[in-house]
Amino acid sequence: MRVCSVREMRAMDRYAIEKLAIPEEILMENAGLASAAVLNREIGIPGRRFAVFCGGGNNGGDGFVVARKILSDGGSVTVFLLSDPEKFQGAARTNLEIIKRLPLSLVRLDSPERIRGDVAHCHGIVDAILGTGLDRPVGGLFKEVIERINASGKKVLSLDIPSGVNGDTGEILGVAVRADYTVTFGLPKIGNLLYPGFARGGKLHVCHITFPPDLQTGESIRVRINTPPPVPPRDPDAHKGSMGEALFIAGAANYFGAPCFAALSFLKAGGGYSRLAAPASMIPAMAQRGGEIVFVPQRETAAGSLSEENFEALLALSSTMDMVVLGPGLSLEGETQALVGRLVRDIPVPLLIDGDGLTAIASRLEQIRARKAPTILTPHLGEMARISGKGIPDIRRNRIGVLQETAADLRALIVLKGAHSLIGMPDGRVSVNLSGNAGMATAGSGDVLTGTIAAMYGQGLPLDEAVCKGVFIHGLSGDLAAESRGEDGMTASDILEFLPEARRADRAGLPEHLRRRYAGPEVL
Ligand SMILES: NC(=O)C1=CN([C@@H]2O[C@H](COP(=O)(O)OP(=O)(O)OC[C@H]3O[C@@H](n4cnc5c(N)ncnc54)[C@H](O)[C@@H]3O)[C@@H](O)[C@H]2O)[C@H](O)CC1
Ligand SMILES: [K+]
Repeated sequence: MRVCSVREMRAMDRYAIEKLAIPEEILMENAGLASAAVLNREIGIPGRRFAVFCGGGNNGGDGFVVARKILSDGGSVTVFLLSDPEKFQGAARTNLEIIKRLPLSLVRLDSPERIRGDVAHCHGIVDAILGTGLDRPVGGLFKEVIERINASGKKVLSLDIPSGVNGDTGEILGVAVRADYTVTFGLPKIGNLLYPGFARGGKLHVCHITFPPDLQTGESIRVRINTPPPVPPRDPDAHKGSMGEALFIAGAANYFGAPCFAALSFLKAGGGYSRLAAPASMIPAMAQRGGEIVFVPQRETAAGSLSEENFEALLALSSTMDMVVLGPGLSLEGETQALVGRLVRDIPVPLLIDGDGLTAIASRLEQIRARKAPTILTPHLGEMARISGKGIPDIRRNRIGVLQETAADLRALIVLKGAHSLIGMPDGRVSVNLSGNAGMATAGSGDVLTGTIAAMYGQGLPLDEAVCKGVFIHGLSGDLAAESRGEDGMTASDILEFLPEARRADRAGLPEHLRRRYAGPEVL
C-alpha cells in the first residue's frame, strides 16, 4: 500500500474534484460514512451518546457528516465547534448548514470547561479538530480541548489523523489527540505511520473515498509499506555455495559480539557460507561462539584492530563473494578506519556498511560515490546525521526527505533504523517497515540485521527486495522473540535464535495478528 504526503493527498483530491468531477461533498460524505461505520463497529451507535469536536477546516466538515450519520442511526450527538462558524467554506460549510437544521446540539465553544458534562456522559468522542491542514503548534483553546479529550478515558475516533500530528512527519506539534481508532482518507499519510504519530492513532483504517485505484498506486507516490516478496523456494539440490557466500570484515579487541552476531545471523537467516575476517588473536574466542563460521585471520594493529596490511588479501577475497559486510565492531582506530576507506572504494561486489564502518566513511563519502557496485548503508539516527551532514532534530523533522536526498546523493540503498525502520532507494522509493518492537533496541541488534540482509540476497532476491526482506525478517524475528520471551531483556542472541522460526513463519503464512499488523491500515 502506498503512503502519501499532504501535498500528494491534496493533488489527488484536486484531481478527483476537477478532472473526475467528483464533487467535494461526495468525497466528504464517503469519509464521514466510513468513519461512522467504524464508530458503529467499535462502540455501537444506536442508543449511544457522542461528542464530536470540529475545527475550522475540512476535517471539521468530515465531523459534521459523522454527526449527521450518528443522529440518523439512532445515536445522540453534541457537536462542538472550535472555530468561528463563519470560517467554514465549501463542502464543510454545506455540511454545517445541514446540521444547523437537524435536532442535535451544536455548540460554539468559547471555554474548554463547557465540554465537561458532555464528555463525562458520552460513550465516544470524535476528533475532527485538525487534519492534514495542521500548519503550526497547537495552543490555546485547541490545546486545552485536546488535553481534556486525552484525560477523559473515553474511546476516541480520529478522522484522518489524530489532531496535532503532522501529516508529513508524524511529529506532534505541541499536543496531539491519543486515539483508539483512526480512519484515514484516500491513502494513509506519512504521519499516520511514522512515530510518534503512529502511536497516537490506535487501530488504523483507510477509506479510499472512491478514488480510482490508479490514482493511489501510481509510481509518482514514492513511499509505501514494506511488503517484500517471498524468498525464492530452496532448491532441493541446494549446496552451501548456492545459498550465498558472504564475507564479514569485522571485530577488534574487546568487540567479540558484533562480528559473531553478524556472521551467524547470515546462517540463521538461511544463508549458505559465512566467512569472518577478524583480528587473528580474537579468533580462538570467537570460534567458541560460532563453530559454523569460517574464520579468516587478519593482521592486527597495536590496538588489536584490523591493520592496513590486510588490504590486498581482503580485496581479493571480497571479489569472490556475493556480498561483503564491513563494519561491525571494527573500532575507531585510525589505521582501521583508513583501511575501510580504501576497501569501500574498491570492493567490486554489493557492500553493506554498518557500525564503525559508517563512522569511517562519514569523512570519506567520495569513496562511496566512486563505487561501481551497489552499496547498502544501515545507519541509526546518529549515524544518519553523520553521513547526511544534517542534525538529528532536522532528520526527525524530515526523515523521509533526508533519506531520499542522501540515498540519491550516495547512490546507496539506506536503511534508517529505528521504530518503523525506513528503507530508501537511490531512485527515491521509500519503504516503511512495520515489523519489530521496542525490545529490539538493544546492543547487537543491528549486527543481526546485516547478516539477515546478506542472507536474503544470497538466496536469490534482487538487491532492493533483499534489503527490504532482510529488514522485515529481522523485525519478525524480534516479534516472535518478544511473543515467546517478552520485550524486556531481549538481547541480540534472542533475535538471532528466532531467525529460523521467522523464516519458517514467513514461508508458511504468518499468524493472523501479525499478518494484519504488517499489512498496515485495514481498508474499509
Ligand atoms: N483526503 C481527502 O481527499 C479528503 C480530505 N478531507 C478532509 O480534509 C482535511 C484537510 O482539510 P483542510 O481544510 O485542508 O485542513 P484542516 O481541516 O486540517 O484544518 C485547517 C484549518 O485549521 C487551521 N489550523 C492549522 N493548524 C492549526 C493549529 N495548530 N491550531 C488551530 N488551527 C489550526 C488552519 O488555519 C485552517 O483553518 C483532511 O484531513 C480530511 O479530514 C475531505 O473532507 C475529504 C477529502
Ligand atoms: K483529526
